[in-house]
Amino acid sequence: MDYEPPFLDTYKTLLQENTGDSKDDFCSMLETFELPMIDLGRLNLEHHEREECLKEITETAMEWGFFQVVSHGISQELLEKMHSEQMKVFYEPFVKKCTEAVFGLSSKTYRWGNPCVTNLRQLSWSEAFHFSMTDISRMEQHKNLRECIEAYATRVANLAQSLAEILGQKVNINSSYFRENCLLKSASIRLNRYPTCPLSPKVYGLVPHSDTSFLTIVHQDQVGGLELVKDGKWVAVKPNPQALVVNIGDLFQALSNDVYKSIKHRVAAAEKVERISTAFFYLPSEVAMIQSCNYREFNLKEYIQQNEQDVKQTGNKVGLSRFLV
Ligand SMILES: O=C(O)CCC(=O)C(=O)O
Ligand SMILES: [Fe+2]
Repeated sequence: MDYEPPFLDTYKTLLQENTGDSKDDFCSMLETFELPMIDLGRLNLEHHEREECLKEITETAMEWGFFQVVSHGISQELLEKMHSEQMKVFYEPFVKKCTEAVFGLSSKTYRWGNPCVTNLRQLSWSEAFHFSMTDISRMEQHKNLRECIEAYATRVANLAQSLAEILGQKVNINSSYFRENCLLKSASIRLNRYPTCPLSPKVYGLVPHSDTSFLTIVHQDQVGGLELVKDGKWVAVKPNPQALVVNIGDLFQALSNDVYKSIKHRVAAAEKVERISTAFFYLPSEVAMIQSCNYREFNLKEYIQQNEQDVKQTGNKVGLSRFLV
């Protein structure tokens, strides 16, 4: 298994120090929910059906910050192809994944575990490739992966735009805002792999976080592990590989003046079977302004810089509260 990152060796001391330390709200034994499911096929039906669907989208986004969709326009074949291309790249030898030469891109593209953790709660038992769509267009190797990501991202971006326009309309954001500011090249995509973890209830697959995006669209396999905060409590999401999971990100929370909320979520470490997911981040250009009453005007570039600085200084992303007026 030369593809597996050396989690046990690297985090040995941390793991030994924390043995038997089972935290109260840690990942095991949560209530499992089926996320509200929205059939987007109804958007193409006659007036009444369409109106009902629009209402469901906005109301569910307001109540949950998360929902799942079917009839989303991305074929099962493409979803499966994406999954298999993703496996191929994760099954490359670990040393190869770690070197820049894999994609000829920045060394930041590949992440595994966390570079600086002082306790188990900060550790993500997962590996990921994070590409901006601009990176993808410069990727010279891995032609199949590149073509697959481009086909997938193009379709998911269209879906994200339609959803953003629907959600935006409810909060008086003109649909031209998204069309002008969220071009495909501003988006990014993260391929996630959660290797099996012998200490699964004590370690996260992905630590709790909110997404920076306007919207995030995730495809997950059948394994499960995604968890989110609902009414102040962590709940587990029942996986549905036919559906795509949509969630509101920080930027939409700001743009909508907190009508839609960017909900904290995390992934439980995989206990017996590895898990794969693909996250598409619908983002504006770095300089597009986010204007609202509750937050001072800012753009993505400032937001990322502030978050990076906060993570360095405090260990955590402080997020939107930094920008409250
Ligand atoms: O793997 C998942 O289901 C979620 C991934 C996620 O939250 C992310 O990549 O930001
Ligand atoms: Fe996320």
